[in-house]
Amino acid sequence: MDEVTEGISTAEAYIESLRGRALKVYLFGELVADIVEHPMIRPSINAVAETFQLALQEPELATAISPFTGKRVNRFLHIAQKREDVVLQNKMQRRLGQLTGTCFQRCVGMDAFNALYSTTFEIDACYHTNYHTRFRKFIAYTQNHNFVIGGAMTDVKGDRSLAPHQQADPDLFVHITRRTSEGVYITGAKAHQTGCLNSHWLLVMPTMRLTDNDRNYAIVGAIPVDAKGITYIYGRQSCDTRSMETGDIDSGNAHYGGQEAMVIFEEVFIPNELIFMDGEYEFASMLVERFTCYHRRSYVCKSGVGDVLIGAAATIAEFNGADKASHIKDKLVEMTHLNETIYATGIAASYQSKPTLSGTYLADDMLANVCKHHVTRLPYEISRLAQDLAGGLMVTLPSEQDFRSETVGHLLEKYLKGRADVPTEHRMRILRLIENMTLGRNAVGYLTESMHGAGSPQAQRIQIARQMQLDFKKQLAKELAGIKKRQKDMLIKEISDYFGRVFDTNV
Ligand SMILES: Cc1cc2nc3c(=O)[nH]c(=O)nc-3n(C[C@H](O)[C@H](O)[C@H](O)COP(=O)(O)OP(=O)(O)OC[C@H]3O[C@@H](n4cnc5c(N)ncnc54)[C@H](O)[C@@H]3O)c2cc1C
Repeated sequence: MDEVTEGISTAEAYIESLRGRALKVYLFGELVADIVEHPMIRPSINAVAETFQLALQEPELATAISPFTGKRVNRFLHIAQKREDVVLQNKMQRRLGQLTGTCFQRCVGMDAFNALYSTTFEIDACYHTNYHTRFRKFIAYTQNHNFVIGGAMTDVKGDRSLAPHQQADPDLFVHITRRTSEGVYITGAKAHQTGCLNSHWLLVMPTMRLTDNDRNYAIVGAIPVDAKGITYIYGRQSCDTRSMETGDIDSGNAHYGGQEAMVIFEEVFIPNELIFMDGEYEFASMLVERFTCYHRRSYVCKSGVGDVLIGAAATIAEFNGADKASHIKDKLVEMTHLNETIYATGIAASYQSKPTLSGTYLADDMLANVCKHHVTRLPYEISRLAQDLAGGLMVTLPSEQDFRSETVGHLLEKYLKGRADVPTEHRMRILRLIENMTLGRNAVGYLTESMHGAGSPQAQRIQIARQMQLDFKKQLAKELAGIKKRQKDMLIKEISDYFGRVFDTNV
């Protein structure tokens, strides 16, 4: 890990930093020569570049002072020192959702950093290891360079009913295959990895609770994205090749997109100083739960994306001349209500943060899970309403090439007209944006990632069930129903766990 005097400071410098790396990336069965210039990949790079731009334009929102370097650093690399830091993560995420209309790919790394910070502290306290000191050094290094970190948690998992060590093929979960005095070698694959090619480092972590038999799967380490032995296979997104066509209307959101790839590790080396867990399997669940706690309320970003979709729905209603109708206004109110429900639960989870033993602040797990559970549903309903307002043309619209054609272009110009004072092309553009966000490329981020990212819906229900304190609630009911008297004093004393946080007067 080399030292630097100044890290990546602009969006342009970030894009430059992605050039000339020895990445092995496959797309359509072929090696990609240069990811930066690839028309299908570039929109995802532009989306990450916005996180650098925002840091310059709105430093209070998108940067923080690092306790490790004493310098102002990008908030995506900052460890939450206080409740306000957790809250400001959410505000930054909503803003970036508004600016890009897609997944800007840096939340996984930010949430992994924060979760690992407190977990390594607690492993060291238990085993007298030195993971936390190593990790702090790595954090300072990435902050100095202003690097992008990809969080690699989700294994391909094979048979979902079996633990890692029970799988027919041991490589279905990433694991240690070999050890030397300098470090370890890992093999396996991580699926759905957001922004991995647009990152500088990957943080590899276990995906689930582990047992004694899974010790070799309990590995956490940092790996440069261009490390020897890594192969990336690029994920397809609906309508992705539209960005390879001429013109910019049909892609809907020509400038920004998300990115996922499968990352395959074949005997990839991690040196000792970059290993942050090795065999302490009982801490895997702490890491996963803390990561998902941060990450499930990070889905507040979807309220920023929702702002764009609500704007697009209101605009098409205007362009169609339907905006004065009461049901249209009501549908926009409903979309806003749903969107703000996502924001409200996410920001509440952040405001109800509590310090961990390491001092870093952790969001409220109950509210974070409630936020993410809303996110698995509400963007689908918001999308349904947007499609309602858009009309059928959003899926039957002819191509930009036809619109530009000398033979039929004038016919489309005439017959695709909505309100007389609105150019036909504007109407086409807004319809394509709605298509992009609800069926096309950015529906990956707005819909299916909302469903599965940070865990599928059932994972949230399990966490909610664990924390719902039903016995306490039954006691409340029994007291008022007169079944069990004189419980009041005891009930007040029993306020703990989630309700301990709810009624904490230290706010
Ligand atoms: C767009 C996108 C971006 C993502 N980005 C990242 C990323 O950057 N980093 C990362 O680490 N991960 C990422 N993920 C992965 C995400 O965390 C997983 O998709 C999620 O954990 C679900 O895993 P899965 O996709 O393998 O689905 P599965 O685990 O196959 O789930 C499918 C269904 O089966 C059910 N199921 C699964 N296992 C069991 C079981 N044992 N018993 C009963 N039911 C079960 C689930 O509840 C669900 O209903 C991303 C996912 C998406 C879609």
